[in-house]
Amino acid sequence: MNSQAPQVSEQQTPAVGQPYTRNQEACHDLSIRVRDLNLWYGKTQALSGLNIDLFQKNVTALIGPSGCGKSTFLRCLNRMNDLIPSVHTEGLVEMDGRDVNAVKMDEVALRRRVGMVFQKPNPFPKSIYENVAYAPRMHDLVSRKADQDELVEKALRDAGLWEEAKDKLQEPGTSLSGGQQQRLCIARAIAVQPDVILMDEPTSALDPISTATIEDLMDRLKQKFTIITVTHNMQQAARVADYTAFFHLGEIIEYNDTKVMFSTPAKKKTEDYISGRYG
Ligand SMILES: Nc1ncnc2c1ncn2[C@@H]1O[C@H](COP(=O)(O)OP(=O)(O)OP(=O)(O)O)[C@@H](O)[C@H]1O
Repeated sequence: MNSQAPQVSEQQTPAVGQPYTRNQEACHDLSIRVRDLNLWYGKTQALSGLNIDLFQKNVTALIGPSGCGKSTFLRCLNRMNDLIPSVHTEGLVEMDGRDVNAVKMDEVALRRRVGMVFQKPNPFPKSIYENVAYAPRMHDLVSRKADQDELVEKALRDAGLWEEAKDKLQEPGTSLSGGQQQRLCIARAIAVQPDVILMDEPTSALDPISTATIEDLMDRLKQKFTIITVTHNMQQAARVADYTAFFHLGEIIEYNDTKVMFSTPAKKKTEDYISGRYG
């Protein structure tokens, strides 16, 4: 195996930069390429030598025990770690062939292309309408009111919230239920037409029904967006993710087609984790 290739089982390992062929049917295009990524908080190393190719219009789940670096890695993909003064990173994160950490990379433009949804729904203290319309207006994607209305409706429809919200668009986002607020946050993320949506444990604060709704939504959204999600829930990873990466102590131990990883994990550590022996 090439030392820079993602650590996947031999039969699934593509040449570096080459898309996987999944079930001999679909070839997936590369969205994000990570090579030799290391990250320190002060003197403490939190990510070590990460190599991974993330594919367009798929769901990739990041799994692993608490503190293994999943959220830290997610934040490397839209430079959210830049906001933490003690952070130092080395290595390459490339999106559509462009170095995300290049000096000339516009961070605002990057975060428009790479949206983020957090564990706890965090709507702005504004109306449902404004939660969705604000960022597209800021990014000059729309100016006319009619275009804004159209965009808000489309984003809410795509997030599966339109029917529940259409008659109360001027009410505060915070008046919605937790699950609805999370779908509002997804609508807000997709309203700026990103390529990638990062989700950091998006359902861990939600009840089972809201969780199932978000999982169905992820399945639909991947037709348009690349989704990378952190989850502690093995069943959720098995249900929603096309690919899964198993993290342990800041390293990627295994990365593979989810079905393959869950049925025949290549590494003992992965097997122990997914069978609940630790974590
Ligand atoms: N802002 C920070 N400053 C210092 N250390 C941090 C910071 N954020 C995370 N860490 C440390 O980096 C390591 C990885 O943390 P991270 O939150 O990325 O793990 P995780 O796998 O997402 O954990 P969890 O599943 O519990 O959310 C941990 O040791 C954590 O204590």
